[in-house]
Amino acid sequence: MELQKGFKLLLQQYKALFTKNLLLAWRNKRATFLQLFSSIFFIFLLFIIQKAIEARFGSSTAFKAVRDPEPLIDPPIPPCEDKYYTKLPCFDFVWSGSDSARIGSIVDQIRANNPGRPIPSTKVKSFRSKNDVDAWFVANPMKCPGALHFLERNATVISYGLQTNSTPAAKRGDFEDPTFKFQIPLQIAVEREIARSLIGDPSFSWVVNLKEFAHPVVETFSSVGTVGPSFFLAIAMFGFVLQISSLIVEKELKLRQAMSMMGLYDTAYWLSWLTWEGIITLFSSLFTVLFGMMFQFDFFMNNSFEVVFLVFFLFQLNMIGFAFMFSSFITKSTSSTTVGFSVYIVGFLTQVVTVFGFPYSDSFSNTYRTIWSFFPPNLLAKALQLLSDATSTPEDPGISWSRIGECAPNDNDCLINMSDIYIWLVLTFILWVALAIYFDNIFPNSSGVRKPTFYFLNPGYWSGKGGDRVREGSICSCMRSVPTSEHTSPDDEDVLQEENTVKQQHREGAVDPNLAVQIHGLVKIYPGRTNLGCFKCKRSAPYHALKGLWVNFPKDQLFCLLGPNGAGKTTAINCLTGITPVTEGDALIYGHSIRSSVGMSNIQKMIGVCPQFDILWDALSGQEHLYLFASIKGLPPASLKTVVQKSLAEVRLTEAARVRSRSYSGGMKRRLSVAIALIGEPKLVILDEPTTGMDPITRRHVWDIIENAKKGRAVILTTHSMEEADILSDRIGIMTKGKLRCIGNSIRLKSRFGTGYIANVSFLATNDNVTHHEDVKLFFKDRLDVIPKEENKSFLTFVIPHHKEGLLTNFFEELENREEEFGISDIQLSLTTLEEVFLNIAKQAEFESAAAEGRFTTLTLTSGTSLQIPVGARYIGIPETVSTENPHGVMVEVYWGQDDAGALCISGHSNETPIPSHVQLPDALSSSHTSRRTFLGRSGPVHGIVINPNEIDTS
Ligand SMILES: Nc1ncnc2c1ncn2[C@@H]1O[C@H](COP(=O)(O)OP(=O)(O)OP(=O)(O)O)[C@@H](O)[C@H]1O
Repeated sequence: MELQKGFKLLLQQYKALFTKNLLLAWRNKRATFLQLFSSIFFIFLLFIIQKAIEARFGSSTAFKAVRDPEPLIDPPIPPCEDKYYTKLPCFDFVWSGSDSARIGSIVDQIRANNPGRPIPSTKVKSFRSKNDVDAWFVANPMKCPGALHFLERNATVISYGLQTNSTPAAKRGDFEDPTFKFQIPLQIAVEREIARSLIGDPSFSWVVNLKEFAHPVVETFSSVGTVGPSFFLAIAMFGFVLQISSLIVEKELKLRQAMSMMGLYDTAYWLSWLTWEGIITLFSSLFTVLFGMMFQFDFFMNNSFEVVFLVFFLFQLNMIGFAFMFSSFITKSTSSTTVGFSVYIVGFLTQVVTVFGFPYSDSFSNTYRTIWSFFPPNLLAKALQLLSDATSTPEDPGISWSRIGECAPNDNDCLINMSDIYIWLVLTFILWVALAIYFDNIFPNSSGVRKPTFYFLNPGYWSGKGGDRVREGSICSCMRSVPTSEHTSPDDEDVLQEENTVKQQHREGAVDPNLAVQIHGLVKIYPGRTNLGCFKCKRSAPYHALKGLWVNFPKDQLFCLLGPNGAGKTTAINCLTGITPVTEGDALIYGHSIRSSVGMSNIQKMIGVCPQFDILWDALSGQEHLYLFASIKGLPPASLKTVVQKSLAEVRLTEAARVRSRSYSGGMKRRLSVAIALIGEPKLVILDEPTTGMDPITRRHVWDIIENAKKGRAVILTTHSMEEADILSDRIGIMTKGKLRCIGNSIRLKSRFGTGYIANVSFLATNDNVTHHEDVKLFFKDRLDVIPKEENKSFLTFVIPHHKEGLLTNFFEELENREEEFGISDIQLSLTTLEEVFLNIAKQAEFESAAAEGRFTTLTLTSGTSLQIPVGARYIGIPETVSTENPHGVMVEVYWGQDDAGALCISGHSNETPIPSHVQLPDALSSSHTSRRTFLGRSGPVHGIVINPNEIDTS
């Protein structure tokens, strides 16, 4: 099938990813709903705040248009209790100048002639001087609204002064203006009574009417301009947090890596998220403006629709770009809420500062303004301030599209206008997206792999012709050279032969057309992790996961890679699929090198990978997964439906095709992963433990699928099921500790590394309870020197070692002849199992590594004596045991097993036996002096004497 390439493939991947984003958003309805409609909640809150503030200043005319002002006719001095926030008992007014009798009578007249309410003398307090009044005010705050100070200069001149608290106050929706309420009535009263006293006419008419100007609304409170920035920032934070968490989840669950392995273009990935978020942001901003208009805010009604809409759209889009950039710094999706909250708090504080005028005024330098404008919430705060200033009174026309480049009439500094804000928002959005892509490349991905810091300076990156080799470790890891690899010649003849064949082909540059994969000395060393702590750079030791693999995988064959946990199987696979960079060596997959980026992009088109752990979106169904991966792979659109249906049928998921993978059982998920690996007819299929967690019926079914998949392609399989390896593989390689230990087909491995043959002898059922078990046992003991490994009433099982192979033909001929005599119904002879081969190889590797590392353990003898012996040593001579009967001393044979982690441990030891006389004892035994001293003195651990097993076995 011809796969799509170039721009067509990019477009196809983009469409598939866009559909995936749409489906994920549709399935996560609650989050999408919040992203789209959270604005109604916040705008409703703004509406309530606006109404509350308007109600609070409801009695002030400053907040209302007054066209025909009401006159205030001869206002009386009000009782002090009417003053807001008064402490009782209180005084209507206090006065100074009590030394003068004339002043005293003027004050009496003021009290008596107060319009509508004569003031009792108890509500007025007199003092001699101004200073006395001030002292009283200090000692008695909030006890009086005003003070009068009189001075009788001569018979015709009386001066007076007036003191009031001029702070306007509001209480329970009423507004108190002290000038009109206290100052002017007091002033009118005092002037009236002074005039009457001077002209000597107590009934002289003195009426003053007051009237404020007719005016429009002179003061307004805009909830949008003041608290709006933090509310609209909160709306944008929904998108911000959701976007960060979507990107991180795809990284964390290695979904992005799985898509990259299938040949995903990064451009398609970023574009799909950008356009999807762009659409969501567009609708969210549109709803914000519509809801604002619905609540009849002047801000939304008087400014042009397109001007306001563009502010919200560009700001929210900018925050999405900001989220893209932040996602590169975060590795856990659970941190996205914390990051969102932190950004919100910082944004809230900087917005408050912006609303108070920093730094968009002449008193601050341009540098401050430039730095400040990089943080999107600040631009939003400034934009909202400009727009709300432009609609501060209902008469203001607001900002129209044609005036976005102009400054507001009262903006004397005019340092930033709406069009500047739009430009800032667009440019910083581009910057965030560019930085997001850059950081995404240079920070380690989920496999710890990254590009070099200046990868974009390499022309190969732009031309797509290689050169951008990836690196490992964090960007600021302490520099240390990678240790050299430790490659030793293999001990096994088959592995050596394979290695020599591959090396020769490599030397000759021969490309065998029958080979799918040629691995040339693959070495992988994981660099140690770097931790910065306490002014020190701590680095864990590097780990040699692969120590030089040389192996060929022919076409049309299934190669099974076996090995205990941590052997390096997944590492080998990750190197082949490009997930992990190789340290040394190379591999050619159908002639393409995994070390070149061009080679890797070709390889990705021809491989299918079933990773060790299922990499699936919980919210997508099996069918959707297959559509997505088939599109990423580049299958022609016309064939997608048929291929997907066929794949689903192959893995028996047709009925569950539309069910979300969240509801799949473990086995169903594995089957879906296998189907994804096989989609698009890849030439090399890599299956990392594909049948883990499957029941025996499903496993057998998957075996059938794998068996069919072998035709026409190479398959690399890793598994811990020996049965699976035995049934499916054409060749098996067993790895331990990063090295290939043996290679060959199942029969060869069993015959070379198994303990020998297994003979199963079944007996006829008898009525007389006479069995011939003992006769048969005797026969086996006599001829082959073996005893049964297992036995019961109806059969006996013997393990016959390899070295008895020469005796077997005659032995079984004779046994068959005597079948009737022994009551035998059936004799079966088979090789030992692959599991046994595996265990032997794993144990051998443990012996080797223990010897290489020089590890010691304690052997406690039956006598209670403890000896330090090297791990893996078989025969141990016991110090201090030389006697006349045992002139060479005594020894024990140590039996080794493996613990749960596979490490060697002592499982027992033989009885003490004399050391044969021909055994060359090491110097240690002859220097019994040293041993004796330590042994008797118990001053340190006593070391057993290691005896060469060859000397014992040949005896
Ligand atoms: N990113 C890494 N950094 C450091 N060490 C690693 C890393 N990945 C794997 N290793 C180590 O490399 C060794 C080989 O791991 P690998 O996953 O290849 O083993 P495996 O044979 O696939 O094991 P299993 O059967 O358990 O899957 C292990 O000891 C592992 O701890």
